Amino acid sequence: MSSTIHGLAAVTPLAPRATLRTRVRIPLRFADGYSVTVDAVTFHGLADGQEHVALVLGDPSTWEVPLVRMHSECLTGDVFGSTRCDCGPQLREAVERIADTGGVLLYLRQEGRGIGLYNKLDAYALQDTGLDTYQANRALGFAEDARDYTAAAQMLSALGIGELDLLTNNPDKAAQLRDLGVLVRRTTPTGVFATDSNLRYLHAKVEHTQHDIDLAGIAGLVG
Ligand SMILES: Nc1nc2c(ncn2[C@@H]2O[C@H](COP(=O)(O)OP(=O)(O)OP(=O)(O)O)[C@@H](O)[C@H]2O)c(=O)[nH]1
Ligand SMILES: [Zn+2]
Repeated sequence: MSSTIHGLAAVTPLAPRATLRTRVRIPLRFADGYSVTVDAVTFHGLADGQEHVALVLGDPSTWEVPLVRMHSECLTGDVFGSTRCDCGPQLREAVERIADTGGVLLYLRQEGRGIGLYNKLDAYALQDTGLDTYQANRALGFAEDARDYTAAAQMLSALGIGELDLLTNNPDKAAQLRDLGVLVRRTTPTGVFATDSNLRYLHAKVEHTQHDIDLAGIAGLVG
């Protein structure tokens, strides 16, 4: 396999070097019928040893600046359709938006903002007693957000992507990528996917971590 799939000289972010392992074509069909074919890419040498995967959408030779989403794994939202969070609709939206413009979705195995599935479910139980999502993490002895994007920077570098537009509402993602030497030209927010079940969670993200989510006028919805 060539050293990049983007056709550009690999950039050198401030992270150890990773290399491409396998690239394989996968046709996707979502529950609402939307279909698209992606190239799934795996890597050697990711810093945290996790099996992160990149989904390349479109033809890299035609991109100017690719649209990139770093999507943190959420089994409950991405797979089971939980409405306690906004992850499932964000994932679905991201795939289509990136397919429209060309770019990459990094599916990062950072379940529960990096604390893992069981701990996330413990945190949900605490939230059911009144804590918010960040207080619950702290009550369990974890950081409010345990995610580190070094492996993501390594993946981008291995793909030959040194400059990108980032699809996120989370300012920490852009800040961490920039600190790792990746040129984030601009961030663009995801849609707002509010339900009765996730409204408190979304408000906590806006108030506590300055997520760019426009909740004005959303008082309560049927989830
Ligand atoms: N610990 C914990 N993790 C959660 C909770 N709800 C969702 N998550 C995890 O949070 C991650 C998604 O983070 P979000 O905060 O929704 O999104 P973000 O990455 O900060 O920002 P965006 O790019 O704007 O979506 C996934 O790994 C989810 O499993 C929760 O209540 N507690
Ligand atoms: Zn989720």
